[in-house]
Amino acid sequence: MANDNLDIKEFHWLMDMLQTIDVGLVVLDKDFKVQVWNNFMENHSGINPITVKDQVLFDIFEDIPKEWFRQKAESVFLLKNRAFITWELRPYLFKFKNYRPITGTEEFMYQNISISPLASADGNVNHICVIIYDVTDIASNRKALENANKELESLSRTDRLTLLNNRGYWEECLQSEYSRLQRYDTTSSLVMFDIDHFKKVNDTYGHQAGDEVIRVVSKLLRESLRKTDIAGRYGGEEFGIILGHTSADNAFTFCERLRKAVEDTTVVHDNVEIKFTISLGICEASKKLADYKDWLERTDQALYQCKESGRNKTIIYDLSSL
Ligand SMILES: Nc1nc2c(ncn2[C@@H]2O[C@H](COP(=O)(O)OP(=O)(O)OP(=O)(O)O)[C@@H](O)[C@H]2O)c(=O)[nH]1
Repeated sequence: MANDNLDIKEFHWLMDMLQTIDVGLVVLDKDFKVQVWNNFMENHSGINPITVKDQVLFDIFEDIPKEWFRQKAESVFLLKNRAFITWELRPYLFKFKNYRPITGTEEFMYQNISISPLASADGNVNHICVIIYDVTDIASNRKALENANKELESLSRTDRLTLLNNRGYWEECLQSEYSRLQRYDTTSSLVMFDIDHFKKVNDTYGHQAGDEVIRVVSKLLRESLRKTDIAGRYGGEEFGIILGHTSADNAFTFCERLRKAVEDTTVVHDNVEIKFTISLGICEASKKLADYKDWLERTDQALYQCKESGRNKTIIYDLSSL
């Protein structure tokens, strides 16, 4: 008798603990009808255990993807093994609002879920226990870290002054574009351009004014790019642009538009008006080129021809000479 009392008392303790534990506990039968719904579930869903008892889970929570959850649960019933669903796979099972003070920026509670078989005395599994862990803090920290890493990666590829790709990354892109062109029957054009007499800008107006000119040219360049174009700062005042799927003639139109936009621009620095121009060289990709460096070299030669013949112009490299 004394032992029986102890058993009943311990059973109540157990029930108390399950009710107040800081994880969600839900017991479902084979028809997905709710049998147990602890305090955690009541507090976060706003639905009390009496209302939910014997209701089919999917009727109360229409957001739960029925077939997907059914499949997961069926395997637990059948194989009598536990199943896990991490927040990375599916952010949540129950769409609960997030009230955590530290991770208040997250709208919903991220959840890890485990589904365990509950065997009856006869050994059959007619019920499953779904445990819901609130992992919003972990998910939020992980997401913040991932965002920081992405930011760092982008910073390591970006030139600070111009916000264009830096030389290292841009050259990598050029190399991949060149390899891509070897495999596919398509063409691309490479453009190299630089600011004319830039040394004079620096010498006359100062380095700060020179920087401002570089910034303005880069902005004009960024504004004229398509999504598939890849521009980079190659050197001090030299820039490179990979124009994917573009013939030399079309690249010429692009270059002339940019050249005129620069020509029409005035930079005002310390109340002084500064005018400047750019020269642009183009080389269309060709099987005659040895490698990506050769492509770069030929484009640079076209740019050099501009410099030789008066600047403020665009010249296409003559591939027929190869
Ligand atoms: N302000 C500023 N100047 C730079 C930067 N990088 C390189 N320069 C300067 O750019 C100038 C480039 O001069 P040059 O290579 O002689 O070319 P240029 O004067 O433009 O002459 P052409 O290209 O022949 O028209 C040098 O004076 C460099 O010091 C930079 O980031 N900011």
